[in-house]
Amino acid sequence: MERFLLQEQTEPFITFVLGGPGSGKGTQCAKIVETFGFKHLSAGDLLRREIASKSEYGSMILNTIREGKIVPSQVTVKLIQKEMESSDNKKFLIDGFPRSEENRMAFEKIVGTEPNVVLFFECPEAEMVKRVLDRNEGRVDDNIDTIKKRLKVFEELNLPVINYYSEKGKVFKINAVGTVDEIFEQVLPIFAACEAIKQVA
Ligand SMILES: Nc1ncnc2c1ncn2[C@@H]1O[C@H](COP(=O)(O)OP(=O)(O)OP(=O)(O)O)[C@@H](O)[C@H]1O
Ligand SMILES: Nc1ccn([C@@H]2O[C@H](COP(=O)(O)O)[C@@H](O)[C@H]2O)c(=O)n1
Repeated sequence: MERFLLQEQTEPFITFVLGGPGSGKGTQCAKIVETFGFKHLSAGDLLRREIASKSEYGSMILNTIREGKIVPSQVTVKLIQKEMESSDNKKFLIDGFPRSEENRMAFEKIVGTEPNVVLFFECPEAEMVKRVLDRNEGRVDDNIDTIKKRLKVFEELNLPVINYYSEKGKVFKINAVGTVDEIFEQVLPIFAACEAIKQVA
């Protein structure tokens, strides 16, 4: 018992990974996981998993994704929270979240914490459109009509979140044009220089 009482409590280390559709968030997350051992939680993947498992929210989520809109925050935050609570790894890369101020406030209220770091992959629209159309993974939202809607939602709802965290000095802006390795070279020093992540299990 005493052994547990004496153990140091460490807070999770949370990184939000933001950027427009096709800006390369998921690709860079895979490299961050490989190098720094984070647990990767993609909000989009968690929502697609709900659709595949035919959960009570499955059809609502599918319709929302088809329209390029944002799923109600309560649903997405609960999925993220469940994954965080069941993970032994407390270094989280939360990819594609928060997508709106409503998402951000729901996370802060339900999970009760803020991110340590926010990565923002900045990419020109034409490049994002090209990457999404070339992705070829059979996603219901990788078509030109839905991409236009997703880009609009990104500008109107996601940029305010980036501005909010910029004002708090938490945002690292990354030029997302170039090869995957060139982009990762900008990401690497952010975590390599971060002492806090070395304290977290
Ligand atoms: N630097 C790059 N140059 C060219 N293509 C890239 C680059 N990075 C990723 N891609 C490709 O672009 C597509 C989109 O990348 P990725 O899925 O990582 O983006 P994303 O930001 O996670 O997208 P979404 O938000 O739509 O899920 C993929 O097919 C990926 O292989
Ligand atoms: N916080 C979020 C994240 C995603 N969505 C919905 O999923 C779609 C795909 O997301 P990707 O990150 O995989 O591109 C997205 O367009 C939204 O419809 C969401 O609602 N909330």
